[in-house]
Amino acid sequence: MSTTEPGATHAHARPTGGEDVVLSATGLGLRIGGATIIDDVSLAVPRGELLGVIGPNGAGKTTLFNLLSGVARPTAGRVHLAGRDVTSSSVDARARAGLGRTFQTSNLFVGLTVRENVRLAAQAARGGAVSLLRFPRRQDAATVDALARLEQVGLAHHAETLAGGLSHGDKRKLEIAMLLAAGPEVILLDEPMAGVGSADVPGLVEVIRSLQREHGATVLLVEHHMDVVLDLSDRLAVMHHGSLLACADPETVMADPTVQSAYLGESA
Ligand SMILES: Nc1ncnc2c1ncn2[C@@H]1O[C@H](COP(=O)(O)OP(=O)(O)OP(=O)(O)O)[C@@H](O)[C@H]1O
Repeated sequence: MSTTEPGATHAHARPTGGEDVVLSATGLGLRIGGATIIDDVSLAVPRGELLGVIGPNGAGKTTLFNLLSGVARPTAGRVHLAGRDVTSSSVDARARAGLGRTFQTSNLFVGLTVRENVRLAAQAARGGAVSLLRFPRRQDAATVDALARLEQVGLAHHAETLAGGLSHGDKRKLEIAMLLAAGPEVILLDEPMAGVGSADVPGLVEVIRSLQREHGATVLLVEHHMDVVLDLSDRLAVMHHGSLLACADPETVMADPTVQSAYLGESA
């Protein structure tokens, strides 16, 4: 879905009328010790969209994810998720409301198998006790769920491999499988390609695409690999010095001289 909006290349980007917005930021701001980290960002993400979030180092992309996911609280503005104001909600409450997030750094139990990692995530998502079973029953609900998630990301053949032994690309797929165990509607991916070898990139791109195309998830993707972002994104949001500089379809954004000088000029 491409939502070209005439004149929408500058901040306060909204989708065209009538779309079902699942996640929005309104006038979002973060000031820390007199410094403005995020400045008046307004963004509306329609259900099912894959939105690429780009910008030079230090532009505020991860901080924006922190504000959307509840890791940090804004000093101005509101966040709405599926029609609810979640500005004051915890990370866990937002996760229960359907928001999932990966981080730039890996969060895996490297000494456990791939299956055990996802099984623990599935147990945690069910809100019950989290326990490790050496030989869980095959029909155990969390195990069934874990194996389904591994199928979904193409890692079923590695179910009994120790997570620490996976390639970077497969570790990222495992993190996505763990995220999926909670059944999120909206998924924030923070630099999923970081550290991933070039041979693993196409497989990971397909997993990310399938989150949107096959599973109907809404995906926000922070990524420095421009070819990956351009390949995957319906729209691009460009952050610069904590502000939203542009938000439109990739072609419009890439042709925007302001973006070219602010973003591409700095990152070249
Ligand atoms: N808690 C904080 N206290 C002070 N400054 C902060 C804090 N969090 C972020 N910043 C600053 O805010 C700016 C934005 O950082 P952020 O990590 O969000 O950028 P980014 O676009 O994700 O960068 P990168 O692409 O390098 O990951 C940076 O200058 C960073 O140093």
